[in-house]
Amino acid sequence: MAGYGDRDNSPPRRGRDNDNENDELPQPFDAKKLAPAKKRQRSTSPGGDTPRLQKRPGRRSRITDASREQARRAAEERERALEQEAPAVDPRRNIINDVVRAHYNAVPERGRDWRKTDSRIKGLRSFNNWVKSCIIQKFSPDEDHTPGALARGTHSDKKLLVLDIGCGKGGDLGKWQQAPQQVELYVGLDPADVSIDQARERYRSMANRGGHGGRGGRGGYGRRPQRLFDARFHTKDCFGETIGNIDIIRDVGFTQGQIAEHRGFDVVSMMFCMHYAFETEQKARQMLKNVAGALRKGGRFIGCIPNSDVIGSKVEKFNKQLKEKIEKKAKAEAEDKAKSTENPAKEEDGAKLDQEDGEVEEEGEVEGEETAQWSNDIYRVRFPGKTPEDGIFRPPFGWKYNFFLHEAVEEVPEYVVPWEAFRALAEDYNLELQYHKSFRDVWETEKDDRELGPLSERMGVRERHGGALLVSPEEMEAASFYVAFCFYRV
Ligand SMILES: C[S@@+](CC[C@H](N)C(=O)[O-])C[C@H]1O[C@@H](n2cnc3c(N)ncnc32)[C@H](O)[C@@H]1O
Repeated sequence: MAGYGDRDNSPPRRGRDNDNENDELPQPFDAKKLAPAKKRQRSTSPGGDTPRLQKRPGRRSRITDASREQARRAAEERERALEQEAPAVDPRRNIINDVVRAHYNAVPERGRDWRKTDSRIKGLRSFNNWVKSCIIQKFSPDEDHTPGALARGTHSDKKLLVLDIGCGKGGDLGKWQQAPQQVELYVGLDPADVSIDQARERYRSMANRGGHGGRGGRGGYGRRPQRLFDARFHTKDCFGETIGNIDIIRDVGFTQGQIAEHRGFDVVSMMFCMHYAFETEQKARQMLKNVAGALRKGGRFIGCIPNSDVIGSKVEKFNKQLKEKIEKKAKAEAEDKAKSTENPAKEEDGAKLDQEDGEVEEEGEVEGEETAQWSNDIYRVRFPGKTPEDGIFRPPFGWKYNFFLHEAVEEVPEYVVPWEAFRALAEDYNLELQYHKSFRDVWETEKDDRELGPLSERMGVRERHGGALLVSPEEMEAASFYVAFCFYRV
């Protein structure tokens, strides 16, 4: 059984003699000892004693109790209607899932050294990792977390329960070990079984090194990594089905629709993976049901997805150019026709010439076969079908494109996540938007932060002492394809 208590899924066990607070080996998570969710208080900065400026939705939340209940009922009704509309098993959906799973299973794990030195997109890798760290650093701590409590040895701080949906090969394990508030339990879910095995292995080797991550004791964050948390990994499609039947998720607390004051996870993270859910409304709703069901009230839903504003404006530009091209061609053809009516003999000669060259266009050939695409040296986006002329994706589901990223993603089908539609849908599941920024803007606003700025240097995003950016313009263009977000479960 792959669930809570499953030996194979559990961290290395501590011996009785080792059982002291300073030991950095993971403590097995015990759901029975879970404290109920605490009331929210003012938040503080992860790095110092100054209060965090970010205001989190609490009593100020735009979503009132009445509208929350109304949204829940509306969501339930819509889910029921969708269930009746859709066939019980959609074979097409499973084919897409298989393609995505097979792709991620096949991506080789080349190791940290290769990623940091030989990779042609090492600047982009570092930059993406830095943005993910920023989001984890900014939004993972509870509002009443006291920075430095652990360092001061008070240990009074509550520890975090983290759910990483689409965890892949466990690339964020080290980032969670460096979170400002210590993590007690990390649960990683992903449908790619090979990736899950690699994530488990990565965790094991962290534990075997005494919980020190891969950076020889001190993390890239400049401080000593915290004690390694307990971690569980499961192979799971989190968009096509409920995650409420996984033992560890149930043990932490999962609600099916109704709002309950359960313990739940403090953070659900979905890095670079939510766009696979926007294939259908049913999947997008199932994904949000899983996120909201797993989160406690006041919990945070963090992640990053492709930027629909960028996609929309590229698509609009492409369609405008295509329209101009078609109009220009139609005009030229009309002019030719007019000329040939004036002088029929000339046209016959011309047609003959074209036929000899094999260049005569078939009658009825449509120019509009061209579809939207753009690229640079390291990434490419290609829509296989027609796209909206104004770049606004309606209805908001099923807008498939193929994404290619040098060394990382080979033409995998992804789906546009139209931002406003997603934000509105999230409200149906009591998830209120707190933060939404393009990766470029995250850089602009955080690069001089007293913790995140130096972190960018240690992570290889820029040279030391505020030096040059180590991300090429092509890599920055590819990074700008993404936005980071944070929602609060209200
Ligand atoms: C680009 S990788 C990101 C991995 C990891 N979050 C990271 O940031 O390194 C996208 C991940 O989404 C996962 N994924 C795709 N469909 C999924 C689904 N239905 N449920 C959960 N994860 C899914 C893939 O298997 C893959 O591991």
